[in-house]
Amino acid sequence: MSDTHVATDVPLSLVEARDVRVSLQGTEILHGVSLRASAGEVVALMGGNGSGKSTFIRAIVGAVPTTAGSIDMFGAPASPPARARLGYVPQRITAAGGVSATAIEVVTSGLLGARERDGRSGSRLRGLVPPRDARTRAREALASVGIEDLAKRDVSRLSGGQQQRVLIARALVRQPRLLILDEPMAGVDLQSQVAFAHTLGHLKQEGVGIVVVLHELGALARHIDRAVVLEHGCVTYDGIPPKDLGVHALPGHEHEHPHTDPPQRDASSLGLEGP
Ligand SMILES: Nc1ncnc2c1ncn2[C@@H]1O[C@H](COP(=O)(O)OP(=O)(O)OP(=O)(O)O)[C@@H](O)[C@H]1O
Repeated sequence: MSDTHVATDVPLSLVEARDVRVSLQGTEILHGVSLRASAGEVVALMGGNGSGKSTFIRAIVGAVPTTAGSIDMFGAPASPPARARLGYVPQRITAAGGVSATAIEVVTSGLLGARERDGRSGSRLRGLVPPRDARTRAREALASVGIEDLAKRDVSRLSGGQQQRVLIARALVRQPRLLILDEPMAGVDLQSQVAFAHTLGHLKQEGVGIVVVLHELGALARHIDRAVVLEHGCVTYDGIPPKDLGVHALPGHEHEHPHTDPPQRDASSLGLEGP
C-alpha cells in the first residue's frame, strides 16, 4: 500500500469490521466476517455469486443490521454521522432512477446536505456547500472519472459504463476519505474500467481508503493492495492478490462460479492502458 500520506507507522484504519454476522429472513448469511481498510489502501472484496459480498457491504454502510460483531469507522463505532461521510456506490442502480436529469445534476445531488470540511480530516465542519462551489466540485468529480464532457447530457441516454461513472462521481463529490463500491465494473465497458483504474490510483495516492467488490481484478489489478475472499458467508482468504488473476485463481475459491459477464479483453491489447 501507499504510505505517502500516512503519518505514523500504524496506518489509520478507516473501516474495521470484526466477526460480523448478518441474518436475513431467519437465515444467517454472514458467519463472522472481518475486513479492514486503511488510509491509502485498496481492498478488493471477492467471491462467487451469493457468497455474501453485497450483504457485507450493506452491513458496513448500515443498510442491513448485524446480529454480532462490530464495525468501526474512522476509529470509532460506526454511526449515522460517520456513515454519512463515506462515499458509497451501490450495486447496479441506474444513475437516473427513471427521472430525467443531467450528469452534473446527478453528481451535484451527492452534495445535498453535505457540509464543507477542512481538508480530508473531516473533523471540522463548516457551512453547507454553496451552490456555485457545488457546481465546481461536481465538474471536478466528473473530470476525475473522465466524463466532464458529458456534464450536460441526460443520464438516461448514457451507456451503462458512463452511468456508472456518473454514480462514482456522485460518491466522490463529497471528497470522502473512505469509498465503498459494490461491483463498479459490472456491465462497464473497458474504456470506463481503465478510466476508473486511473481514478482509483489517484484517490489511493491522496490517502483515500477503498473497499471494492469485484469478480475479477481486471483493469484494477495494479491498484489492489489486498483481496478478501468470501465463500458461503465466511472469509476464505485475506492477503495479497495474485496480480491480473480473477477470483478463480485465489486460494480458497473452490466451487464453480457461474460468472455471466462477457469476457473482458486485456486493456493493453486494445491500447487503452492507463497512465
Ligand atoms: N433480503 C434477503 N433475504 C434473504 N436472503 C437474502 C437477501 N438478500 C440476499 N440474500 C441471500 O444472501 C446470500 C448472499 O447474497 P449477496 O447478494 O450478499 O451475495 P453476493 O456475493 O453479493 O452475490 P453476487 O456476486 O451475485 O452479487 C445469497 O444466498 C442470497 O440469496
